[in-house]
Amino acid sequence: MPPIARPRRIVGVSLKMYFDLTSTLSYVRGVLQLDGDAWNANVDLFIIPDFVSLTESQRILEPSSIMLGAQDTHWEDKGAFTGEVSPAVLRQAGARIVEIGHAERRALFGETDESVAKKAAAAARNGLIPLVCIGERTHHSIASAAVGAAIQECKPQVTSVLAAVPDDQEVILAYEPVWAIGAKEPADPDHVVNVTKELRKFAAGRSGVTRIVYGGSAGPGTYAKIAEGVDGLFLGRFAHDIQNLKKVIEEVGGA
Ligand SMILES: O=C(CO)COP(=O)(O)O
Repeated sequence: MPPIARPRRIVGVSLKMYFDLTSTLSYVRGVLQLDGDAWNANVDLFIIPDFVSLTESQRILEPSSIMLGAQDTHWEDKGAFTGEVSPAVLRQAGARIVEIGHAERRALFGETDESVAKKAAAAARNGLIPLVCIGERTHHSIASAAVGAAIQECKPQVTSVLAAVPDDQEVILAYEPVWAIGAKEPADPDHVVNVTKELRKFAAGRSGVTRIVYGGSAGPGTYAKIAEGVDGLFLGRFAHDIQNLKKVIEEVGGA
C-alpha cells in the first residue's frame, strides 16, 4: 500500500488573554511581515487574538494568506445568550477557524465534551474550521502507562466531536496534554508521537481533512522531534517573540 498522504502542515498562535489591544494589533502587524513565499508553499499559518481584536486584525491580515481564528464560540447562531459570541458573527468578522475546548476553558469555565461537540457543529454549520483542543490532565510518570492513559482520556474528547460534524468537514485537533501547558518545556517527544499516532486512527476514514497539531510549551526546536506524529504546532507564550514564531514556521515548513 502507498503511504497515506499527510495533510499540509500548519502553525498557529493563540494570544489567550496575554496582550492589551495595542500590543495585539502590533503583534498581528508583525506576523503579517513574516508572510512570504518561502514558507507559504508548505505551511498554513493562523493567529487567534481575543474577540475584540478580530475585526481590526482581519483588516490587517486581509492582503495575506494568514488565517484568523477566534478563541471560542457559542453553539447557537443567535438568541438570548448574554455575553456569548455567535459563530455566524465570528465568520462575518473574518474568522476562518474557531478554537474550542481549550484546557483552560474546560478547567475554568465548565466546558464539557458535550458543549465542545455542539460548538464544533456550530462552527461547521457556519463555515468555520473547528480547532478542537484535547489532552489528558494527569502526567503519568511511567512512560508506557502514560500513552494508554492519555488515549483513554482523549478518545471521548475526539469521538464526540467527530460524531457532531459532517464527515467531510475539515477539522484541526490540537493535542495539548494539560500538564504541558504553561510549563518550561513541551511534553516528551516519544509520548507526543505515540499518542498522536493513535489519535489519528480515530479520524481514519473521514473524507474531511483532519490535521493534528501539538500544543503545550512548544517553540523553536519542538517540531522536528515530533514531526512523525503531527502536522504542525499550536503555540502560546513561546510565540510572543515574533522571531521565535519565524523560526518555528521555517522549521515546520522545511522539515
Ligand atoms: O495552550 C497552549 C496553546 O493553546 C499552549 O500554551 P503555552 O505554549 O504557553 O504553554
